[in-house]
Amino acid sequence: MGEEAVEFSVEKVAEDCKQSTVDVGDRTYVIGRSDDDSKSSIIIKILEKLTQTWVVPTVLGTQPTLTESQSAIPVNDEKILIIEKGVPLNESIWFLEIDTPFVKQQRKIKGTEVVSWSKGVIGVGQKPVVISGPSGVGKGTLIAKLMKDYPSKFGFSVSHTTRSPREKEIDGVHYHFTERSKIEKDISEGKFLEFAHVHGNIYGTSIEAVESVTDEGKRCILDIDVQGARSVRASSLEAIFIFVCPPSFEELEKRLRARGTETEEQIQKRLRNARAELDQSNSPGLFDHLLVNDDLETCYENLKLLSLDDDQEDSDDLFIKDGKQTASFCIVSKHDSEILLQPEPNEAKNGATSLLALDLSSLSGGAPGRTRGLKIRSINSF
Ligand SMILES: Nc1ncnc2c1ncn2[C@@H]1O[C@H](COP(=O)(O)OP(=O)(O)OP(=O)(O)O)[C@@H](O)[C@H]1O
Ligand SMILES: Nc1nc2c(ncn2[C@@H]2O[C@H](COP(=O)(O)O)[C@@H](O)[C@H]2O)c(=O)[nH]1
Repeated sequence: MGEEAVEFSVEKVAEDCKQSTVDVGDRTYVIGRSDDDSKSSIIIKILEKLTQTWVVPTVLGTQPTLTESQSAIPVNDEKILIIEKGVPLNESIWFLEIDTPFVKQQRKIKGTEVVSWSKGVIGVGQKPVVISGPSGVGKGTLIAKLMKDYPSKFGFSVSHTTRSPREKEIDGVHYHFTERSKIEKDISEGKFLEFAHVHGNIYGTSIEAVESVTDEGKRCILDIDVQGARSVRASSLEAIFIFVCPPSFEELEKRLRARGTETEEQIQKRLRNARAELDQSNSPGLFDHLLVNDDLETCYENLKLLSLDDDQEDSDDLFIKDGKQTASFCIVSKHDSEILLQPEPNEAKNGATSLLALDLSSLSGGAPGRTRGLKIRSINSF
C-alpha cells in the first residue's frame, strides 16, 4: 500500500485541475478535474498528512460525468459526498467510497490503495430477486413468464457470459456474449457484482445490469448459479434469494435432454454440477425460499407470491420524478446526518429558491456503485 506515492505539491495539484479537498482523519482527499490530455478525467489524490506523501489510488466504478466543478463534504470515515455543479440534483449526487467494506475488500485483492465511485439515488428501490437452481430445472421458463405477465414490474438482469450463443439467443437480451479477456478486465476494474466459472465458462452479473433495472423503478430478477448467489449474499446488495428444485433428478435429466441445447458431454457436466448445487440448496443462511418446479403453473404461482411480496412504493422518488428538481444545487453545511443544499446562484435567478435537506440516515446498500436510501425534503423559501 502506498507504493504508488508520487512527488508533487498541493500547488502543482491546484494548477492541474479544479479541485475539492476533503479532510478525513489523517488524510486529505483531493478530487479534481484533469485536462492533461485530450480526454479529461476526474483525478483523485490522497495526501498522507503525517508523512506528507501523496498516494494515487486505483479508482473503481463509473465516474460522474465531468462538470466544471463540484462541492464535497465527508459523510463519515467511509464516504465522501460530492455534488456536481451544473447538473440537475437527481443526477448530481455521488459518493466517493474511501473505506467501505467493498473498498477494503478490493484493497486486499489488489494490494494497492483503492477508492470507488458510487452514485447517490433518492429512495430505496425494489429489492432484487436472485433465482438459482440446477441447469434445466426451469428457471428461465419461470422468469420468462414473469417478465411477460408483468413487464412494468420486473426487469431481467442481463448477465455476461463467455459461452457461445444458442440458436435464437440474442446478444444484449439473453446475455451479453463476451470475450474472456474483456470480462476478466471488467471484473478486475470492479464492474461486476459477482462472477463464477460455471460449466466451463465465465458468467457474471455487472453492477450496471442490476442497477439499470432498479433505476427504472422495477424489481430486478437475477438468474445465477449457487456460487453467484453466495457472492451476492456477501455483497452490500439486499435481495430475496430463491432456489428452484426439480421434483426428481430423473426429471431434471429428462428436461435437460429434451431442451436439446447441449452436447452429451455438456449434459453430463451440467448433471454433475446439479448434484453439487442441490447439496448446497440447504446451506444455512443462503436461500430464503425453496420452490419445487413440478407442475409449472403451481411453481409459477408460488414464485409470483414471493416476488410480488414486499412491493414498496418509493415515495421519495416522486419528489424527483415530478420534475421539481431540475435545478442544480451545492453543499452548504452538514448537521449530524443531514446535509443542507442550496440552489446555485444562477438557479435562484431562475426561480429555484428552496433550501433542501439531504437525509443520509438510512443509506442502504444497492450493488456497489449505487448508494440508495437518500431522502430529500424542502425546508424553506427565501
Ligand atoms: N415444470 C416443468 N415441467 C416440465 N418441463 C419444464 C418445466 N419447467 C421447465 N420445463 C422445461 O425444461 C427445460 C429446461 O427449462 P429452462 O431452460 O427454463 O431451465 P433453466 O433452469 O433455465 O436452465 P439453465 O440453467 O441451463 O439455463 C425447457 O425445455 C422447459 O420448457
Ligand atoms: N454466477 C452466475 N451464474 C449465472 C449467470 N448467468 C447465468 N448463470 C447460471 O449459469 C448456468 C448456465 O446457464 P446457461 O444459460 O448456459 O444454461 C445457470 O445455472 C445460470 O443460472 C451469472 O451472471 N452469474
